[in-house]
Amino acid sequence: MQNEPLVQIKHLSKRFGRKVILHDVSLTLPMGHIVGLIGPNGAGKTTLMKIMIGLLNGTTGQVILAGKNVTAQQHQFIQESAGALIESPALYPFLTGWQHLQLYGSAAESQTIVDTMGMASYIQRRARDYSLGMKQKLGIAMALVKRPRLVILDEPMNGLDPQSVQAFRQLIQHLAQAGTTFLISSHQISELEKILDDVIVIDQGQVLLQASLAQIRQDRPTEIVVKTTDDRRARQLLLTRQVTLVAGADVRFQPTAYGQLNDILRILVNANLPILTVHESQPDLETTVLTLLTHHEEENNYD
Ligand SMILES: Nc1ncnc2c1ncn2[C@@H]1O[C@H](COP(=O)(O)OP(=O)(O)OP(=O)(O)O)[C@@H](O)[C@H]1O
Repeated sequence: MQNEPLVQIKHLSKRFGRKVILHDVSLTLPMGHIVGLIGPNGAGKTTLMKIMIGLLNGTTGQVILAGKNVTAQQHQFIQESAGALIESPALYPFLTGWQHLQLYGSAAESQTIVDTMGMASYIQRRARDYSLGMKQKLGIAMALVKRPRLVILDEPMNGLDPQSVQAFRQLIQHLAQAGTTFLISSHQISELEKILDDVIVIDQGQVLLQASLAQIRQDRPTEIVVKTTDDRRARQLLLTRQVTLVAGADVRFQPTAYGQLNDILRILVNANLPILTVHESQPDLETTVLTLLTHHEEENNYD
C-alpha cells in the first residue's frame, strides 16, 4: 500500500544488564521519506539503528520492516531490504573501493554513485590507502549501491568536505524521490535540516519528538529581531523594563501583544539608541531541538 510506513517500531526497549538504553520507543518511517535522528551523545541513536538492522535484538517490543518482524536471526531478509553505515565502515584493506562496491551492487549503479560522490580518482586504489573521508564516502556508497528500500546512516557526514556533503545531499534526495527511505543520525543539525522530511529527537532512550519538518516550521512561533548599534545595552535596557527577551545576544522576542513592538522601539528611541533594522525571524531546527532538550533536562532535574 502506498501510505503504509516502511518501518514501524512498537514499544521497543533495550537494556544492557540493568541499564535501560531505549525506553518504550514507538516510531514510524514513511516510505520515501528522509528521517533525521537527533539526540545528544549517548541518547541511544546507534543502539536503535543496530536493532533496526538486526545487529542487536531489542529486549522487548517490535521492529517491523516492510511488514516483517526484524530480528538478529533474519540475515537474508535484512541483507536484501536494508543498507547501513553504522560507526566506521567495515573495509577489506587489500580490496579496492571498486571491488568493495562490486560485492554489493551492479557496475552501472556503482559507477553512478562513484561519479556523483566524486570518488573516481581513487576508486581503483586499495582501501588501506584511503583517508578518513574517502573511507566514509566508500561506506556510504556501499550502503546505497544495492538500492535497498531502507538506508540507515549513522553520522554519515563525519569527515566529509563541504563539496562531498553537497554531493551526498543531492544523492540522498534523488534516491528518496525514487522511493528509498532514509534514517540519518547527525549532530550537524543545520546540514540535516536541508534535506529532512521528518525529525525524531531522542534523549536518554526516550522519544521526545517525531514530526514532519513542515509541521515543526509551522508550529515555531515567529520572532522579531531588532538590530541596534549596541545590542548589549539595548538588551539590558529592555530587561530592566520587564520586556521578555529570548536568551542569546540578539534583541529578539516573541510578539505577545498588539502594539508591543511600538513600546519596545519607543524605549530604545527614548534612550537615544540608534535602531538599524527590524525583521521577523523563525528559529532554526537546531534552536528548536536545543530548547526541547533543555526542557527535558530541566524536567528530569525536578524529578
Ligand atoms: N554493548 C553495550 N553495553 C553496555 N552499554 C552500552 C553498549 N552499547 C551502548 N551502550 C550504552 O548505551 C547508551 C547509548 O549509546 P549509543 O551508542 O546508542 O548512543 P548514541 O546516541 O549513538 O551516542 P553518540 O551520539 O555519542 O554516538 C550509552 O550510555 C552507551 O554507553
